[in-house]
Amino acid sequence: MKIKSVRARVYEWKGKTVPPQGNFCSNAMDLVYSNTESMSTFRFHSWTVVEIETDDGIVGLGNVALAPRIAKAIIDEYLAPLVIGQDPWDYEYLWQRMYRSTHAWGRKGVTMAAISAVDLAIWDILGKSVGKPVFKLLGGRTKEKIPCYYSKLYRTDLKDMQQEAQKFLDQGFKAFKMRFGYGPVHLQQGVSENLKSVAAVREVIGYDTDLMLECYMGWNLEYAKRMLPKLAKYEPRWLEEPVIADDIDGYAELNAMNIIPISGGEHEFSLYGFKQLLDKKAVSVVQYDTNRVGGITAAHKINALCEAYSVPVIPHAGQMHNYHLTMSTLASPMAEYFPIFDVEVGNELFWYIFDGEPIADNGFLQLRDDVPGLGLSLKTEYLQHFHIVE
Ligand SMILES: O=C(O)[C@H](O)[C@H](O)[C@@H](O)CO
Ligand SMILES: [Mg+2]
Repeated sequence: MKIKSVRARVYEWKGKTVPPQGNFCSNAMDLVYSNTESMSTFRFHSWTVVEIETDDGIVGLGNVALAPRIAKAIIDEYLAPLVIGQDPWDYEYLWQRMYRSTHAWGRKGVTMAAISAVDLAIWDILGKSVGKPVFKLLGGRTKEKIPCYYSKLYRTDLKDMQQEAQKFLDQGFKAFKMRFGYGPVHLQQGVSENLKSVAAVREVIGYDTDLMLECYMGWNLEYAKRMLPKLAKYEPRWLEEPVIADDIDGYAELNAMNIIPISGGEHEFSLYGFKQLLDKKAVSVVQYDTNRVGGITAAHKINALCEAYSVPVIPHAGQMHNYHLTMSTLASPMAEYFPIFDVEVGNELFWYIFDGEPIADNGFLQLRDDVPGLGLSLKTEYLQHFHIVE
């Protein structure tokens, strides 16, 4: 079997979008002076879809959500020529070809995300060519079903947040992630607002459920150090990305305080990036995203590393490319789950592009044994709402 063609297209959402509300999530731009664009750094309204076809007619699907037009250009210009004519079973060789030939300017960020998309499509081909789901090629089923946590609860009116939490508690979710709206620039009033929001959500979900707290890199070390003791009484399972992804020593310092486990990794890349996080004990929960970190070839290795370091992997974003990794390793106890909503932040856009994504049932997800590959296909229902860049 040989790879015949690689097609990368960008799906740009042009349909109705829910406008961002107030301080719906702290983020790295909050700290920048005279910033009016904070929320725009936070919306992911287009997606790159990669289709790789083999000479025997199998089509593998991959995707990447970071800087989609740039990712497409990298795939078209640099990656496609490296894999065309090659045997997809030589996936490690192909991965190294892509990684090493772009090394001078790639390594992390959008290049690694582009490599991830090609690698995902290759693994989809492998599964389809032997009639097995990808998780069966990685270690198989380690769980009857995958526990997942509800991930939304952006900072809005507290009553609305409580209603949202109640609705999904009633649907059987046993774990929730909420977002902070405020950070250092909002001074003491922001501290109170942040604490009030956690108290409001805990009031609804009680203490027999997990609660995760997301900062999305919108805090700094000093602020995070002040917040940790104040948040402890709400018993969060973790505090996510309190500082920017490059401040690994900051993560390590916060994690060493041992007040709340610190999580991170959705903005980290490659096996080497995660080795560094683990060596420094910077995170207590690893959150790579397979469509950023280097695809399944890289994520599978990171799972092994995390197993050896006894640090759980709970990938960023859920979605099929991550669920196969979670299913196939004991290092990963749970998945994130972006619920189906109108298009807002963009976390939900996946539902509008792909069919096959499992829907949570009573707080669990199931992967089928009889669906080969990653189990996704392209949806046609919403096509008229997308501008497609060929
Ligand atoms: O962990 C997450 O789910 C991410 O940080 C989200 O993609 C981001 O949108 C923050 O809500
Ligand atoms: Mg996050």
